[in-house]
Amino acid sequence: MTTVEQSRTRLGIASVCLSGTLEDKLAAAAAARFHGVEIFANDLVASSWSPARIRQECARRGLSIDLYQPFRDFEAVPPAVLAANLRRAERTFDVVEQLGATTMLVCSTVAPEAVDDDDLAAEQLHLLADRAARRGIRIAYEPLAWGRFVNSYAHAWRIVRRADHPALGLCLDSFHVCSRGDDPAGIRVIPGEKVFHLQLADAPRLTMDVVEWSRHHRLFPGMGSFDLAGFVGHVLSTGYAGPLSLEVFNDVYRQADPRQAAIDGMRSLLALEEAVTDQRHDLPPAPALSGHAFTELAVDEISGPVVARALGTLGFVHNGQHRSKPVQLWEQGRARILLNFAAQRTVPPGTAAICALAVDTADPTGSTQRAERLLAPVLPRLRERQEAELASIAAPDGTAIFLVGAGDGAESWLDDFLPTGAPPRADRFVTAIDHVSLTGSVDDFDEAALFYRTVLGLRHTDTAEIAAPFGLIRSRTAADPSRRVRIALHTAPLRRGDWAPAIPSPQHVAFSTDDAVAAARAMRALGAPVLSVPDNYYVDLEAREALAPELLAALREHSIFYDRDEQGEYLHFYTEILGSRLFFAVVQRIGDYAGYGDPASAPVRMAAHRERRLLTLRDAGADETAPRHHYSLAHLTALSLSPPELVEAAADGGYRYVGLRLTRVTPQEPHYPLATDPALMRTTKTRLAATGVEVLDVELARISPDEHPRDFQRFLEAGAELGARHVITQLPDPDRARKTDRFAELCEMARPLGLTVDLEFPSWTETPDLGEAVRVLRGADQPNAGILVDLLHFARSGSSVADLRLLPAHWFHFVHVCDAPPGVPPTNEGLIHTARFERLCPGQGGIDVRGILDALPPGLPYALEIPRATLVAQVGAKEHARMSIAATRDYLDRAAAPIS
Ligand SMILES: O=C(O)c1ccc(O)c(O)c1
Ligand SMILES: [Mg+2]
Repeated sequence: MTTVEQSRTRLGIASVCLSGTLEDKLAAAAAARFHGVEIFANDLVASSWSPARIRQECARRGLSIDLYQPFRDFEAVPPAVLAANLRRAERTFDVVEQLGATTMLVCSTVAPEAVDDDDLAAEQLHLLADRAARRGIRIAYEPLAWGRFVNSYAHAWRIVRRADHPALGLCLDSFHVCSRGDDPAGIRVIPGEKVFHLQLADAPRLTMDVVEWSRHHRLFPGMGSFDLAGFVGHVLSTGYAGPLSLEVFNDVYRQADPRQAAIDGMRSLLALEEAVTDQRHDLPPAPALSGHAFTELAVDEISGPVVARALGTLGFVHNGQHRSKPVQLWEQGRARILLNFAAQRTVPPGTAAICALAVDTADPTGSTQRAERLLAPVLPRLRERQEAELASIAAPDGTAIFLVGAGDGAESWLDDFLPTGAPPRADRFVTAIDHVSLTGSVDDFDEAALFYRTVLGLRHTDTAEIAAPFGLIRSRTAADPSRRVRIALHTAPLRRGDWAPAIPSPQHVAFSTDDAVAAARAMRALGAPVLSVPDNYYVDLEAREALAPELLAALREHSIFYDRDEQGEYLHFYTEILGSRLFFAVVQRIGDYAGYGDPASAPVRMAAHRERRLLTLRDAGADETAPRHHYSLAHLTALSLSPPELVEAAADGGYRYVGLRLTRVTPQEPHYPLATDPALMRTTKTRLAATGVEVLDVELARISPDEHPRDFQRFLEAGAELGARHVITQLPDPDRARKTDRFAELCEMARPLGLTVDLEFPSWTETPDLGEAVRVLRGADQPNAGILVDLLHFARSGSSVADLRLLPAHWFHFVHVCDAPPGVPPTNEGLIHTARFERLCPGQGGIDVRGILDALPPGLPYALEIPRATLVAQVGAKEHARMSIAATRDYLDRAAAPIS
């Protein structure tokens, strides 16, 4: 075994490929079973280990040090500079010697003092090699693609040949050769023993400065556009027997977990070696795949029924129930979906997510062994006696990949499902799973593609970029050679905060059909939640494609997207989002169309999904009878929550709106200065956008004799920026003329911002009841003036329900709803204490809640303002917000008839 191992190609990795300190990098390289490393000078300089210690640490981990690099700007310089460069070289040799390394890399010069003189370069490199040889060190001369005079391997080879020193050879780096478009076949004339080192990096084809390209965008072999297999084939043909060493400068890997990056590097090298040589390091070949056996979704009690209903409308039948687990099998043609109500990976409440992909393989054992050799975690088998044994491995994002035998006894896993006896459908619209589409973080993007390419033997496309409504999306697809297993991967590479993508990390399963139009028609008849596509799309499509009028009409009628290329045509439509991130697609491939739709149509789909999703969120909590009233969570109900938290609590509780307190009303309370804190404003808006909750009102413009409306300008603007519709004001001022003028002025300021100003009348203030509020409104005579009835203040002030009925309906925009213990506290302190800390939910106290609400215009939003200090101390503010809406709905909606 050892002798075989020794005769094999050595696999190495440069420390620059990996994130962390040298300690982290060496541990990661060893864990990924590399044989050797290149030590980058910067990593050594920053390390607390001496070179001798580094040597020990490498040896301890079984790593050889194959190269120390880079030594820069040495050759073709005037004599004075040469002396300094030789001094520098001797000090570097000291380090190389202590490291126990035998090869040092010298990059072709970029120095301004260097001259264009090959003879001089050769002479000085000879001198350097001579000094190196005395220390047992070899010099590997590397032509950088941006070298000042020497930038091609052919030129570097001419100089090395001219220098003619046994300790001087070449370092060939695939990036420098391929980025220039040089023909690597010329490498074949170089004797193998003069190639001292081989560095491998791939890269996407980019039009940019080559230094930037090299230092930020290199990729592991197979992940970019270069023909690395061809390149390595040429190098090996020279007789080169040194290591294949990865040198990948990449911004994502520079910040990613080095353990995972090293595994990626190893996977890519093994796959490269497989492509080039018959030495495979025990890597079994990738068995043929013949299709998606099933896709498994993790669901819960909320999302499961939603997904099940949607599958039914797409023509699927719930054919089987697992013997021992809460897993449903849904089938149509060869398309199979498992709904797992107790998946290993649980999902956030109410969401559904793809937790496993199963592929049919010609050799499950071979597939598993290959996965193991490629360092993919093999998952423990979870099965009961007599259940089928399915091998599975974990993809980088944790998705389980089941490897299902497609040969004899295939589909024995189906025996684990007991028939439900559901009647089969006479008609069938979909035939199989066409592809599965996943979204991940940018750190996982290359890793995931590499995983599917190497472990499953899929081939992937180049990366495509699309300008989506919420930022750049990068996509790559992978398919087996027969194109029966297809996986699409997406990422939002620049996403930092979470501005607005209401659908984080969307996923979908696409089903194939032979007739998209007929399928859409039949599915809609079954009630399928097909995503509507805006008409603008079809106008644009017609302009671009000049489609037959009947086809265009059918596409438009059924919200079907269309694409065509030289190979064929593609028709595809989508469901709405089912449980926060998942949807289904139905696709028809005509001819040999191999793509996934016009990339320009993806933003259209995303915008439509977002619009639908926000509508769904806003109707959250609505049952079949439709909400009789929309609810708002007033800040005072949960004043310990910051605005973003309040929005979250409102979304979770099923409120449509929040009311935000922007000013400090009492000295003790927490203050959330939205008007003056841009960061708080931004995160609040982000949560609003992501949840679909809207701001109903902002408070509080309290204008006492020594306060003036102009002090509230920024407050009003902040309210408008948050999308609020109303501003709450109170007027604790005994001078009626003055407060009326000031109220009018506030209305005038608010009007251009689209805000109404709603006067609230706490019974302990100088505007203490409905009658006084009415006098102010009449006096001010403003079109955007309103009265805010707070049930507590209304009841405590002894205002009259009969009077309320007589007032103009357009004065009322929303209501503060609560209840309170019976009896009016005798003092102002008592009144204020109840108002701020101890209210009750409707029906729990002594206020005629229904009577007052019935006197108001129909359909007003109910803003729950139910501060309860002691209860919040026990259950927390979020839970109190949830309990409040549940109790109020229960009390108010029970008896009342739905509003039409
Ligand atoms: O970007 C550079 O400077 C650099 C340094 C060393 C290398 O081996 C290389 O390929 C590039
Ligand atoms: Mg290099």
